[in-house]
Amino acid sequence: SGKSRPMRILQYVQNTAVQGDANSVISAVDSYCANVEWAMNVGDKKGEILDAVVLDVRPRWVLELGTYCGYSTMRIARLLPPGARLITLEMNHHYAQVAKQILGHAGLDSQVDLLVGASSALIPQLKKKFDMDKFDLVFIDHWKTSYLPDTKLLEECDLLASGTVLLADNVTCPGAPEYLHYVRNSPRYKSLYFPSQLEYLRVEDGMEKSVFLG
Ligand SMILES: O=C(NC/C=C/[C@H]1O[C@@H](n2cnc3c(NCCO)ncnc32)[C@H](O)[C@@H]1O)c1cc(-c2ccc(F)cc2)cc(O)c1O
Ligand SMILES: [Mg+2]
Repeated sequence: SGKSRPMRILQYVQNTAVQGDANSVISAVDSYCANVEWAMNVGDKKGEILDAVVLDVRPRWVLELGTYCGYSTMRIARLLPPGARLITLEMNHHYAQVAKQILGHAGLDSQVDLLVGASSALIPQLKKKFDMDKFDLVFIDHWKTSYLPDTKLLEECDLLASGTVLLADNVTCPGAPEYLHYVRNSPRYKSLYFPSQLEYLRVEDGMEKSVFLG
């Protein structure tokens, strides 16, 4: 039942996770996707790397590119210090609607602003819309061919400060070769690879952490 995979994930969360308990919602998504049907969430293994980066950065302003079902949105939001904000961009209305309901079930919607639209159109509006200046952390997990153009757009919009951390999912599988070449060769980034595994599978993947040097 459930017309789409995100809808089936939402139904499973609503039927099994504890309302208001973000960790139980995260575990429910992971058990559904590990045992019933695979989905492109960052997952529990790479999710631990994401958690560690969020705790290390203690960000006031976070941007996520590609919400999908809101799994990584929850992982980030549950670890934010009070007063911090997570802005997540999702171009697919149906996915955004599902993510809103999953975030609501987890009780995390107060820390999160989910915007529906393409990152290329929304990124230039963020400073004015949120009266903010720079992001402290950007989690990149949308179309892999969009990683590089959107990183350049963030630079052009003056949304990166010296010390801003970019964390990119899937730099090995499916891969983001142009992005990797850019952050690993540009003098404006200090980049480091975190090896891991593709969500719910025994396949190599990893995340790239790149610090903008200004
Ligand atoms: O393709 C993957 N992710 C894409 C995410 C897309 C989500 O982000 C949204 N989105 C895309 N571009 C934009 C955009 N801007 C861009 C256009 O302006 N602006 C806003 N939202 C955007 C989509 O609507 C989706 O919600 C992936 C694949 C595998 C995979 C690995 C192995 C396999 F065999 C198969 C698959 C594993 C992973 O972890 C993966 O993340
Ligand atoms: Mg991914």
